[in-house]
Amino acid sequence: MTKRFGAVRAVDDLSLDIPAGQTVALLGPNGAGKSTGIRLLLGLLAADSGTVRVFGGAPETAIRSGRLAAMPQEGGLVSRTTVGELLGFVSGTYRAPLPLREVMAVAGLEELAGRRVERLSGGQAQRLRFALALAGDPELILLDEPTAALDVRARREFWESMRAFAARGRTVLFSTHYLEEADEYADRVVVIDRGRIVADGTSREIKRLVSLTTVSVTVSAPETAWLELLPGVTSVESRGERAHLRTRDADATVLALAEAGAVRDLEVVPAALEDAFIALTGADA
Ligand SMILES: Nc1ncnc2c1ncn2[C@@H]1O[C@H](COP(=O)(O)OP(=O)(O)OP(=O)(O)O)[C@@H](O)[C@H]1O
Repeated sequence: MTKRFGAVRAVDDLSLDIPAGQTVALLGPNGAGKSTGIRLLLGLLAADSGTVRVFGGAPETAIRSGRLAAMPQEGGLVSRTTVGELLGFVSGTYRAPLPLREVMAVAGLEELAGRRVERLSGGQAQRLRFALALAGDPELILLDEPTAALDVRARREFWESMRAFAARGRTVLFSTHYLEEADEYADRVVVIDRGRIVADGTSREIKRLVSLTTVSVTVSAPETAWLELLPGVTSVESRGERAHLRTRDADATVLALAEAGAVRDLEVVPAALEDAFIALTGADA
């Protein structure tokens, strides 16, 4: 599907199939098109071309039946009620809600049922928004940068809730520009940049795709030019006796080093997802 805003192609011929049960991270720098993509999936925006199907139908139908839910980034909470009252009210509007006790447990709100909404911390409020999205027992949930405003601890607690939900066999799509979040919490990482998918796979595959593994060895001879000729090696950096080889095929490089009898203090460090991300999008994340 494609969505333009004036001259900007916010989403550019993007095609994504999400099987049930997957946790997918939509990873991309600012302005990559993540929010636009999610709003298209929710039917909040109409695509200029292409179609969105959720469970074989229009997003509106999936939302009305409670099978699709989303969590707002902010707002959406009524004050002067308690957590329990608000959840109870929202739950009552669904035909087949998730039992309240389960909603509370998944979102980690058991201790806060009697707390007034306006007294919640940022992290607790975000877990309440998550709980509200869970109330109708959706099969698919869309989270647009759910942890954007949270500190490290609240972020971890939020992801624990998300995991508890995913563990019920549910499907989750979340957007983030936190590389570690995509790495740690998603089964699949879809990297988007300027509205297009630039990579799609497990975080392991994405790291391998840009193959930035570094193989380091101690070399006694000052001459290191031969290292550049080893299989897989793209560049060599020498610091004193230490040579750092960037390679797209660590296995082949290490094997060749071994054949040359040059394996001393061997160290193999795979690329961080951050490096992969920068290499893929050219973004300074
Ligand atoms: N309502 C709008 N009117 C005009 N341009 C828009 C509108 N919404 C988004 N855009 C533009 O579309 C592009 C994609 O924006 P989008 O918000 O989808 O990106 P994003 O990946 O969610 O970014 P962020 O991480 O900053 O939230 C950007 O260039 C943005 O300026």
